[in-house]
Amino acid sequence: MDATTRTATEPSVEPADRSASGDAVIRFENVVKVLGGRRVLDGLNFEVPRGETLVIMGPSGTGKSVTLRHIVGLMQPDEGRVVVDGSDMSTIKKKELAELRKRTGYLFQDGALINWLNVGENVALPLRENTRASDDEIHQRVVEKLELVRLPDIWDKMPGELSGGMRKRVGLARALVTDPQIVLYDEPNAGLDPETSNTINTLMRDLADRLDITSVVVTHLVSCVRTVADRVILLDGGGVVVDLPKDEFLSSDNERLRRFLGQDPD
Ligand SMILES: Nc1ncnc2c1ncn2[C@@H]1O[C@H](COP(=O)(O)OP(=O)(O)OP(=O)(O)O)[C@@H](O)[C@H]1O
Repeated sequence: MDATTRTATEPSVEPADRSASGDAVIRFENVVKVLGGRRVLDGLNFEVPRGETLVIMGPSGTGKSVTLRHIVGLMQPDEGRVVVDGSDMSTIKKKELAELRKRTGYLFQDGALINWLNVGENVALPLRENTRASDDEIHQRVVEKLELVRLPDIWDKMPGELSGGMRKRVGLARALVTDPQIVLYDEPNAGLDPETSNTINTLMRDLADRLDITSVVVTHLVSCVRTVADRVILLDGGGVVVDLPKDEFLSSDNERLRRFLGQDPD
């Protein structure tokens, strides 16, 4: 089968609104980001429609985490635009950004738990920082999210007492505690044994299906792609070299993609 590859989509000339490009929740338009004197992102174009789970793969150092950071406004493009839920991330107002962050969950590679706060307080953090929810409401929502990741009754445990898989699931509960519409996962399987890794993948798929979340997942693992992806892009050289629905991505005979997947330890 011939691989369909896309190196770029046409940059939109429309203003940043939800109707500019179908129902894309996240849109990168010719994004350039220079870091350490290198054009890490060099004209990056892609979009994620509402409700879709996009997986980003690519060699180490190719800018996958940098891409995620642009989606939450932790980094700004040097050129081009990143549009999230209708807002241009370079010109977004502080208040609007705070609102957008409430609607966005971010699972960091290591779960990024705060060691001196117990599990319950770790999960509660985004509610305490970004909302005016009452203590009762916070308690209820934390309990609900810990049940969702199948870790009930561990509110009082400290992060140091948890296994890597549990830490990751607590990180996931925290990423979901504000009921976000967009969830970003940076290497959700890193450091996990295959069984725990599969549990996390199934959970991610389940959440995407049940809660109609728009997700972006950075992973090196084909097993993660198989379970969670709707569509996959391969990043290399600062841009998208392959952009395909999951099944076509996995069966593609694109030479660059075969070389990349051939090296995958999964
Ligand atoms: N804040 C920063 N300052 C300078 N350089 C940075 C910064 N953040 C990232 N970089 C560089 O940008 C490049 C891309 O980093 P990034 O973390 O996005 O890679 P990645 O594709 O996620 O890699 P991996 O698969 O190894 O996690 C790397 O060369 C990295 O050193």
